[in-house]
Amino acid sequence: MQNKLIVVTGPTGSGKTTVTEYLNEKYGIAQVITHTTREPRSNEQNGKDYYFETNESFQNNHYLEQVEYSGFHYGSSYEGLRRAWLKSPVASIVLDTAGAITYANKLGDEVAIVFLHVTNVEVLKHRLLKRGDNVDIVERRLQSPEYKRDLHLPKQLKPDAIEITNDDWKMARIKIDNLVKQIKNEIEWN
Ligand SMILES: Nc1ncnc2c1ncn2[C@@H]1O[C@H](COP(=O)(O)OP(=O)(O)OP(=O)(O)O)[C@@H](O)[C@H]1O
Ligand SMILES: Nc1nc2c(ncn2[C@@H]2O[C@H](COP(=O)(O)O)[C@@H](O)[C@H]2O)c(=O)[nH]1
Repeated sequence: MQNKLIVVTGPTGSGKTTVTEYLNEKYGIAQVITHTTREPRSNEQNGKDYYFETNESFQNNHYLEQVEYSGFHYGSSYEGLRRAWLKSPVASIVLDTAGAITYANKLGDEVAIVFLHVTNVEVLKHRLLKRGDNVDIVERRLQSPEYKRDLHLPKQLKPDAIEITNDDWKMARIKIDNLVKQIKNEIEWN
């Protein structure tokens, strides 16, 4: 049996984490935990949502890729991917679009790219505030070049990415279920 990695990308607030949590709860698809230097949100736990790092400790890992997003470091390690694949042959990871391009280039057919977006981008800010994000941090994020870049599917990912509009979770979930069905057939995983 092959391994597969579902890379979930798209703008902040589009529902990437929601998708990976759903994949984990419904299908037992393990999540790759990545590293960041940003502060944890009130409901986030170290080692579950992220490995929360200082600027110094961030340097101690072996990254498959790393980026800067709205002033903080984020990185995903080879070890994290291996750990997830040991738990289940299909794993998922949440990445910005720069990271998604790196994974597509490095892992080729082993990845399935999902690009989430919404019809009205104003919705994203409301979702972040409703999630409980700090107002100043949200404003800073919405002004960042990374936010603006991630609103659009990069041309490098266009041929292979599955675009899902997440205006309505029930509709988006149907598309996610179809993708899992397709992957199960492809790698003969039940
Ligand atoms: N279809 C939807 N309708 C309404 N709210 C949604 C929908 N999908 C996700 N949400 C909510 O929007 C908020 C942002 O979702 P989530 O944290 O999954 O986004 P994200 O893309 O991972 O964001 P970030 O990149 O900032 O981490 C969450 O509170 C989530 O419950
Ligand atoms: N390229 C990478 N992007 C990552 C990684 N971990 C998370 N992310 C993305 O960063 C932004 C901000 O995340 P947040 O949790 O602070 O809202 C978001 O787009 C994530 O998808 C990573 O290791 N590499």
